[in-house]
Amino acid sequence: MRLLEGKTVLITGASRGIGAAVAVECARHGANVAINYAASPAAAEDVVAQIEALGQKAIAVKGDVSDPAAAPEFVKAAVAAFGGVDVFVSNAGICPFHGFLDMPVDVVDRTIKVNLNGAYYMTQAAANQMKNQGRGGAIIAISSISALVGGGMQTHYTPTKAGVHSLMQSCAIALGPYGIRCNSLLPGTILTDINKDDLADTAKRTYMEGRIPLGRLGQPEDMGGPVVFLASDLARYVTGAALLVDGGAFVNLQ
Ligand SMILES: NC(=O)C1=CN([C@@H]2O[C@H](COP(=O)(O)OP(=O)(O)OC[C@H]3O[C@@H](n4cnc5c(N)ncnc54)[C@H](OP(=O)(O)O)[C@@H]3O)[C@@H](O)[C@H]2O)C=CC1
Ligand SMILES: C[C@H](O)[C@@H]1OC(=O)[C@H](O)[C@@H]1O
Repeated sequence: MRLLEGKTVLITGASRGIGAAVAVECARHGANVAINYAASPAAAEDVVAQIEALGQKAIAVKGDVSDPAAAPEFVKAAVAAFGGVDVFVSNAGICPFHGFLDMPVDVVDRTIKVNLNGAYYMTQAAANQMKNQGRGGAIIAISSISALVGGGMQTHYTPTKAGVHSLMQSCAIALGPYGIRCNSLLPGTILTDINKDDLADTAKRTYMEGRIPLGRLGQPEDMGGPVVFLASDLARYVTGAALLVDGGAFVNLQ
């Protein structure tokens, strides 16, 4: 069953990792996909090729989500290519692991600008397009289990993940009258470039794996199905919600 037949999906930060896997899964469900990327053009073109191999259309649009001008440019490019926007996935994010007491100002500022401000600008641009089209839509922010629990080396990062979920909650109210649903996906620890160095520490990796009832860290492809669900009409009465996809890590107290 193809759940996104004929839909246009826009995803930020989709040249690699979770965004790339979500883009391909949306295409597998019949969507045409516009991906945004900042610094990896070759990887972005590879994602476009994977989508085209599935028989769908795709474009890659360069832009730093922390630049407010990048948001309308991304939406404009997608509308020019595919005629509209049905689903927007706010995924682009960074997590430069660093201790709290000596956190450099530029690291905390950059993390907030990319993860939170970027999500805000992009969501606003996509929502305006959906409102003008008059046929509703679905917005999904890639938040995190880190919206709910802390990390000693992530004091600059976890507030941004709580922030994007809060953004979805408020947007669910602001955009509900236009038929636009807004939800968050809260991944657990997923093996991507963002945590490659952190999880190269085998003691830490073993500890993280041991916390997960399903017995393994996540793969980017594990996020595809949950995003497609939230984007699809199967979730037509779901808005303002948070879907935790973590192999059970969050509930594992003892
Ligand atoms: N991996 C994990 O364990 C978890 C990740 N998440 C969240 O998932 C999202 C994706 O992370 P993940 O796939 O792991 O990370 P990756 O590092 O694998 O991929 C990050 C993606 O974001 C893009 N990106 C980074 N900065 C910008 C920017 N300023 N503007 C546009 N695109 C940008 C990168 O593109 P390019 O290379 O072109 O710059 C890349 O495509 C993030 O928001 C992260 O917080 C949430 C929970 C867990
Ligand atoms: C980057 C981390 O490994 C990852 O990011 C998150 O949001 C998760 O909570 C993990 O800590």
